[in-house]
Amino acid sequence: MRNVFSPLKSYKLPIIIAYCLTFVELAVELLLPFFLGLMINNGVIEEDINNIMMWGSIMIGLAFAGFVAGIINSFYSSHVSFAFGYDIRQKLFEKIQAFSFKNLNQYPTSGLVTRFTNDVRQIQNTIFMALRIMAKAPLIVLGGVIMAFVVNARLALIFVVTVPLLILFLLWVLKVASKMFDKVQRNVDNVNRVMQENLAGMRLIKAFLRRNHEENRFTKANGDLANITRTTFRFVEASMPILLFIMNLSLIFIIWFGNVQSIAGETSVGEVVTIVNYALRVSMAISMFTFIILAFSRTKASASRISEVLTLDVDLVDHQDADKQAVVTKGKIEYQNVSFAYPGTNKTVLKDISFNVDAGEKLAIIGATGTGKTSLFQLVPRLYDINQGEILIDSKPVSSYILDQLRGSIGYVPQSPLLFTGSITDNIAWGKNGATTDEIIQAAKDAQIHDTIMGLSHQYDTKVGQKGVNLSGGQKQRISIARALIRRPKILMLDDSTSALDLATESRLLTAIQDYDCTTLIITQKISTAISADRILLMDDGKVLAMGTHEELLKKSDLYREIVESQFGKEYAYAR
Ligand SMILES: Nc1ncnc2c1ncn2[C@@H]1O[C@H](COP(=O)(O)OP(=O)(O)OP(=O)(O)O)[C@@H](O)[C@H]1O
Repeated sequence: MRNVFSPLKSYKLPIIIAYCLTFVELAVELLLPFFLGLMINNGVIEEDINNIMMWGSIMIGLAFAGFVAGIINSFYSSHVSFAFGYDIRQKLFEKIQAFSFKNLNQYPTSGLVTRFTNDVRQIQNTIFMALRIMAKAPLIVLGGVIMAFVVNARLALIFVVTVPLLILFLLWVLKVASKMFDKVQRNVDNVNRVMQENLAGMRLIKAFLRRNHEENRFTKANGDLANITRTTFRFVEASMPILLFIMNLSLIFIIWFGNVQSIAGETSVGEVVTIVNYALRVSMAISMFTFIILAFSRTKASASRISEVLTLDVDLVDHQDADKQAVVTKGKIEYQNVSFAYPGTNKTVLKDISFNVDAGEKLAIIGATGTGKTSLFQLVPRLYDINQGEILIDSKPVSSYILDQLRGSIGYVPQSPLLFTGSITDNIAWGKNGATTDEIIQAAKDAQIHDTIMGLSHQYDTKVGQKGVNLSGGQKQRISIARALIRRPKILMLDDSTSALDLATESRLLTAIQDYDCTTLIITQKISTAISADRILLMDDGKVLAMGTHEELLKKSDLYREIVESQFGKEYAYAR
């Protein structure tokens, strides 16, 4: 778990200052009861006003020093804990950015969000407490017991019984509670997951009238969380009266036995008051320490969840033999006997696929749903690595390129367009660092979305995403295409990205793309789109069934003819 706490290395000085100040507070805690005893014995009982004034002034000075040390300690402790929170969130974010899809599949999104929020906050709080009281509490226990023995060893014997008793009891509480807190955390994850799915699928839920079903799902997750949280806190709370009982019993014993000693002339009132004071402080320190350890056990769970992410091996990285100078210049693509199964599954979704796409060629990929078209796409930018065969770009294996170089030369438009919170300009410019206004407008024009944007009240500054205008599916698709075009990619990949466009708009868009010097792969369900490509690849059940021009496929593939018939009618298919 060292990697989780490694950001603390940058804050050595504030940590040392905070710790040094806790020793000032510790000294104050231990000396105050001692001086109180001296003031009672030498001042109050002796009726010596000078002694009272002297010890009183020393005690006020000490209390003030403790107060100042406490404030400065709080300042540094909070500085370190908040700075740590910032650093660890950055570290987590950078790591997750590097994750492959296989890595991402290992965690539900809600689990990752919980790590960023609850888990980081938990560690932050514990660091603050650790710097404030962690070092102080055990030393108060130790110092308090020693001082009590110095003042009156016989009275102090009570500590030999109560301190181990309290510690044993609290260790047991700790053991049980930490398991319960683990369960609480898992249930928090669950509530977050249900909530996220619900928000993401709100339209679907309304359309399918599944509100009650979703409410029941949330009620169950929420109820489970409430139950386990209630049980856990009840358990922890129930331990407190037992703690107080042991503490009070020891106080009663000290006062009773002190009274017996005092009557026998073996001790003074000042000594009894001092020992009572130490007993109170020691008990308080033990309960404070337990509270911290409880927080620690929750923190341990949080830290190990964060550590799990930080130490996860990213399985899709630059190949060790990758050529740093290799650049995609033409965009020629070759699939050679490629087979692929998604990581963690044993179902081969692409089976011995071989085909070539020439540089600058436009290839349409068509096939029934679930036949592996998207899977075929995702292998080009190495979103996944293949199991068998080779994919070459400009005659070099994809693994021989540095990932940034490979992906930087590809414009990928996924099946479901995703817009980020921000303006339309931000969303298009997202595709290229430092994109100019002219480039943004040109990309929008080529993607056939410029006129629509100009019709919006704030034009290119119109906000989209969560709090912005809600664009239609086709408008979102075209903004996603503009985002890919602005990169001027060598390979453009459109995954059914024109499905929501009318025929005229789609045709203008495909014509505009011709001016881009790139190889284009288009997954489509529409024969009208496929016809506009140079060649068509027909997929079925993870295999290439046929490849050729529209005319060639009509002649050689029954399945292709069936698809054409289903969209254009029998007469069209046979008239060719
Ligand atoms: N992330 C994944 N993990 C495991 N299996 C997957 C994953 N994504 C897709 N598959 C499986 O791979 C097969 C091919 O899916 P793919 O998305 O490539 O098909 P498709 O032809 O693009 O379908 P559609 O036209 O519906 O988008 C399917 O059987 C699907 O269940």
